[in-house]
Order: sequence, then structure tokens, then C-alpha cells
Amino acid sequence: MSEQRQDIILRVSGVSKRFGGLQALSDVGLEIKRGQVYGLIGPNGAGKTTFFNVITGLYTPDSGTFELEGKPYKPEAVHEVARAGIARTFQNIRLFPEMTALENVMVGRHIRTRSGLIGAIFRTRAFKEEEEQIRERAMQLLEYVGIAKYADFRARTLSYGDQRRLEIARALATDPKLVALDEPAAGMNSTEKMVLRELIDRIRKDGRTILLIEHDVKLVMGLCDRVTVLDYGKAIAEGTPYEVQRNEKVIEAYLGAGHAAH
Ligand SMILES: Nc1ncnc2c1ncn2[C@@H]1O[C@H](COP(=O)(O)OP(=O)(O)OP(=O)(O)O)[C@@H](O)[C@H]1O
Repeated sequence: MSEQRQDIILRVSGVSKRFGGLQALSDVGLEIKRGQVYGLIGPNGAGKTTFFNVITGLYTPDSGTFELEGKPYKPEAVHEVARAGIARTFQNIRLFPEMTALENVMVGRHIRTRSGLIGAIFRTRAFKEEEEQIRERAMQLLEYVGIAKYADFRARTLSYGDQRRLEIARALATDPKLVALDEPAAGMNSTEKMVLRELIDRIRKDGRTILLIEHDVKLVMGLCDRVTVLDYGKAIAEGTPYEVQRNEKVIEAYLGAGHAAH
């Protein structure tokens, strides 16, 4: 493996996905380097979520090749993708609403446990010790995202912004190589967005790589190292935020869809 290859966390190429008569993705690819915040943007219906769903094993693509840290991976099942090292959040928050915030993070951590189902049933010593470690780590993660004071609150009682941060804590609980955030700022007010921006910055500084779908152009421009722009299922531009903002095709795509390009 060359040094350059090692530097790339995720390499995806040639992803296509059709839903009946609709070509949702056509030959889409991207390369994300270790430590980057990588943005995926585009007008509504451009294919961003479909792309996320493909790389995280929710949708089977019609074509595409996938490499994580230079090794081929097949995004065929969600739990396999999580084991391979990709964790994600969802545009429509998917927490366990009746479980506490702490329990929601503990669930995320369980994919890393060793004692397994038998240990859980017989509550072996190894299981109990492991459970205690999971609890401690989950608590640290709640502190990390800034919602430790709600550890024992049911997830559904948390504010929208805090539920999004809880989803991030749960994703981080799997110790992922890549964290994929699907519109993390959706529905947040400007103060919450500022806190979120600081959090994403901290996650990057702490050595993780982030892939981000986001509609808030200001957030994308301020946070991302590189951006791919999708339009009608095709990657129409790739580059630094500065570059893509000035790309004619990008401006046209946004204006054509009735959006402001900045
Ligand atoms: N499961 C599905 N079945 C049929 N069509 C789908 C399915 N999922 C997505 N699509 C269609 O594929 C296209 C791309 O949708 P997708 O949700 O990926 O776009 P998006 O860029 O994430 O949009 P938004 O910004 O609105 O979330 C849309 O036309 C959508 O209607």
C-alpha cells in the first residue's frame, strides 16, 4: 500500500443507483483523506442521502467499488459497515425514544463488546465488568458532546439540538474511522449551530474523519476541507469550498432549483 493510499480513509468510485425509472446516482465517486471534514452538498433530491445509504449498507448499489483504509469493503449490511469503521447519524433522528440518553449511547458501544449474548443472559463477571466499562465510556461521550446532565433523561424529552448531539455521541461510541453526519444542523437555531460547529471541529481535531451532508452553506463553507456537489445524481463539482462556490455548474444547479448559492 503506498503512503498516499494509506492517507485515504474512504475511496468510493462508480456508484450508481436506480429506483425504478429514476437514476438517483450516476457514477458517483469521492476520496476522503484522514482527518478531513468532507462535505456532500446539492439541491433537494440530488442524491445525497441515497449516497449515504449506499456507503452505510442501507441500499444496495447497482454498481460501485468501496475501499476503507485501502481495503475493499462491501457495504452490504449496516452492522458490517459499522464493524468496518463507519458510523452515521440520520437526517430524521433515529434514537430509541423511550431509552435514556446514556442507554442510547451504550447501545452504540455494544458492537464493540466481547462477552456477547451468552454473557448477557447469564450475567457473567466478564459481562458485568464490560457493562461497567461501556457505561463509563458512554458517560464520557455524553460529556464530550455536552449533554452529560441529561444522561438519565429519556431521549424523547431532549430538545431537538440535544437529540442530534446524542446521535453523534452514539455514532462515536463505535470508535469509527469515519463519522457520516446526515444534516446535523437541520432544525437547529443559530446558537445550536455554533455549538455544533465547535463540536465537529473538536471531533476532527481529536483525529476522526467526517463526511457531512448539510444544507447550511455557511456551516459547510466554514467547516469542510473539501466538498463534492451532487445534482440530479451526478457529481458536478469537487474541490475546496472556495472553489465549488465559484463553480458555474454549482451556481446554476442551486439557482435552477430555486436556492441561493451562498
Ligand atoms: N427508497 C427510494 N425509492 C424511490 N426513490 C427514492 C428512494 N430514496 C430516494 N429516492 C429518490 O431519489 C432521489 C434522490 O433522493 P435523496 O433523498 O438521495 O436526495 P437528497 O439529495 O438527500 O435530498 P434532500 O436534500 O431533500 O434530503 C429523489 O428523487 C428521491 O425521490
